[in-house]
Amino acid sequence: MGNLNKEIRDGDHPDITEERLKSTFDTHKMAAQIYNSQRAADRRNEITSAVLKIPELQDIKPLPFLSREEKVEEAARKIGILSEHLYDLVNVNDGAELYHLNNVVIGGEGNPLALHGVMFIPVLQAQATDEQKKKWLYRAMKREIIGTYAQTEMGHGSNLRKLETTATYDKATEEFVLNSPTTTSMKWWPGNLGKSTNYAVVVATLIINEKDYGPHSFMVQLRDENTHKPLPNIEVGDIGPKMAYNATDNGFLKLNHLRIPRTNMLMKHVKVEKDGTYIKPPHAKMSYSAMVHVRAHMNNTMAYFLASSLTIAVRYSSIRRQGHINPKEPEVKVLEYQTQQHRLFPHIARAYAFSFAGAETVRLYEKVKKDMESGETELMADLHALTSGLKSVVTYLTMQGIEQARQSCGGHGYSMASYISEIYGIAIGGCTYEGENMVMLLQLARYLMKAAKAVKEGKKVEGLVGYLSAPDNRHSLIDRTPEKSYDTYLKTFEHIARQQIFRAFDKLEKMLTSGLPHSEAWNKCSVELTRASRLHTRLFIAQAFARRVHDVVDFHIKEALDDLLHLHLNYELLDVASYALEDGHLCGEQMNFIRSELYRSLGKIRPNAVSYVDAWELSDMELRSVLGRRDGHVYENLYKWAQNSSLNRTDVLPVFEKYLKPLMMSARKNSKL
Ligand SMILES: CCCCCCCCCCCCCCCC(=O)SCCNC(=O)CCNC(=O)[C@H](O)C(C)(C)COP(=O)(O)OP(=O)(O)OC[C@H]1O[C@@H](n2cnc3c(N)ncnc32)[C@H](O)[C@@H]1OP(=O)(O)O
Ligand SMILES: Cc1cc2nc3c(=O)[nH]c(=O)nc-3n(C[C@H](O)[C@H](O)[C@H](O)COP(=O)(O)OP(=O)(O)OC[C@H]3O[C@@H](n4cnc5c(N)ncnc54)[C@H](O)[C@@H]3O)c2cc1C
Repeated sequence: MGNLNKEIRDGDHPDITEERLKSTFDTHKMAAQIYNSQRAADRRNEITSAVLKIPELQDIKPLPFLSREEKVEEAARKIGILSEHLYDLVNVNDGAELYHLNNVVIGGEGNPLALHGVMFIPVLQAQATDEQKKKWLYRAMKREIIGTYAQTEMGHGSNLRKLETTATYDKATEEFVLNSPTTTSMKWWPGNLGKSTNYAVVVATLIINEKDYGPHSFMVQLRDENTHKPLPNIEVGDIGPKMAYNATDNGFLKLNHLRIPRTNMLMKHVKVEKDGTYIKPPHAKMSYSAMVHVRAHMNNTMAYFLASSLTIAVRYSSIRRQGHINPKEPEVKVLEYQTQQHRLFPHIARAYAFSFAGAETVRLYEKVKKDMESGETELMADLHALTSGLKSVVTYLTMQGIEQARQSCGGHGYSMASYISEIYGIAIGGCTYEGENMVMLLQLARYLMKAAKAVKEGKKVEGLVGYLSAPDNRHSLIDRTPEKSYDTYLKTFEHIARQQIFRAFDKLEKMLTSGLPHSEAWNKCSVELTRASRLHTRLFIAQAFARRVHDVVDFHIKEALDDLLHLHLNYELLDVASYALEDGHLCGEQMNFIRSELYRSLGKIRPNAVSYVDAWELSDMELRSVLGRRDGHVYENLYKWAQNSSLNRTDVLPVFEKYLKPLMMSARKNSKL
């Protein structure tokens, strides 16, 4: 049968092996929960093993030692080699396999095809006519052309309806004239636009006969397919270094009265006829599909980033010994400290929770995508609400968790040898891209306010907001019933979300009744509204976690997930408990119970801590972290890693002769005077 933890190998650091031997569950079976099937978990490992056998796909040196130019070149080099091996390594129609391959070979800092796969192809799939697909999509899938999604401008990202780039229809020539009239109208940020891509789907404000029809998508060729030189009337370049994600050439684009054929507007759902007649899409926001696509997948990406940092932090905490709990005994692993456990374990639970919530979201997304093919749009609002809330809450909590992981590694966490700072930099981009978090919380709030209104009018609401119509207990039943089901917790989360949604609703209504215009009242209520959105979303995450645990059949896996869920519910509830204390739904005694359950949970999780992170099955190659090494041999490798520093190439740097020596000489001379 072998060890339950599948990461055990001879020669590993004994402290980490000791942890793995304590596992109560099979880590590979747990991976099947995380990646949604045993087959998917197997495939990840197969892909990793195959990649390890191809020497050209290994990092030339640790990525933190590369300059920006070297990072861009290294990612492109690997993309080139990957293209040769792609069909042997993965099923190219399986997004999860492609994503894993990317993480192992290239990592999260980006590559020339990042936006091509994440947005360019999806936008063509969703919005191009069959004829347009023949022209661009199939070439894009074969990588004959490389594209991106160019929407955000220097002056506008959140407010799409005010994009300044115009696409004015010229009936006489049956062309659109694309123009960036101001500095602020330049496209600014699109990934890979700077240097890599030769095509882009450009989002511009459609103007026909001087009438503004709002944002629409247009296919634009940016560069010559052979020379890669920008085409006439196009200025394009890189926007410079960023906090992280620097292997990606986020770019700018200025279009100077560029003419493109009418048929370059993506017209699957919306049309502009030759004579300029505009034919509306079945749903006004169908053209936003590429954004919804990314938002729907971001939960899993964030879960992955969070799990990566926690794998590093928990493994390191199991070999790092410092201080004593019992002064008579040797120094303890820092993982023994309750503060360290409290710092890390709730985030492990969140990583699992985000992955389970992510799986449900992707299922809904796939359904809506299929519906849209046939013009059916009924569930689009639900999906938009769900993805808007999740994208915001999950990215924000991921940011918190990664930073805790970094701090939990002490000084070495701050070194790029931990790689946590890079993961952090990449992950927090998610708080901004695909819709700034506050803006997206306010989108969900619109949906919640509509539901609240319906309930107030005596109507029954269903689905994601069904709990607003359901009966509520005045007092939480936590610690008040003999039965220990999670329902009492979930009901308390429901109560908290419901109260806040109606609190925001009542405040808004009061202001509207007092005569304030809707937009002003909305702004004055917006902090309350975002709170409602967060609580609603955190309820959904907890529910998704509970649903998954409920469905698991394997006893040991269920038990281990149950422990994590218990920790999650108690930790999350403490985090938002003030809302329930305010109206007496929870009392001080129940708070004590929740706190003691939380501490009990930490103790229960402790023996499996390393196994919970090992179950993500993140290889050393993809983690790129000295602290997170599978074998636990951190210290000797930290020393080896530092040898890569270019500052160590000589004992004496030229700066000594140039600046430091004169400085010290002159100081010595002065002190002799
Ligand atoms: C395998 C893949 C892995 C992927 C994972 C990897 C990630 C790792 C790489 C990442 C790489 C970085 C990639 C970044 C790429 C960018 O960042 S691309 C640029 C993204 N930009 C944004 O997200 C902009 C955010 N802004 C917006 O989306 C829109 O302006 C807003 C905020 C939704 C507002 O739109 P609007 O047209 O002004 O609409 P608004 O008047 O607010 O609302 C009207 C109605 O439309 C509804 N509505 C709005 N949007 C929608 C919608 N989409 N659907 C349905 N209804 C909608 C509203 O709910 C509202 O409904 P009612 O309340 O009236 O019933
Ligand atoms: C790493 C990265 C990659 C990106 N990749 C791409 C890409 O490939 N293609 C692309 O087109 N774009 C891309 N972007 C751009 C990104 O989508 C936008 O930056 C994002 O949508 C936020 O818009 P903004 O910059 O206009 O923020 P702003 O809207 O200017 O935000 C500034 C502040 O204003 C607040 N605010 C704005 N509007 C409101 C409102 N209505 N109510 C309340 N508060 C408000 C925000 O909450 C925020 O606090 C990328 C960005 C990053 C960081």
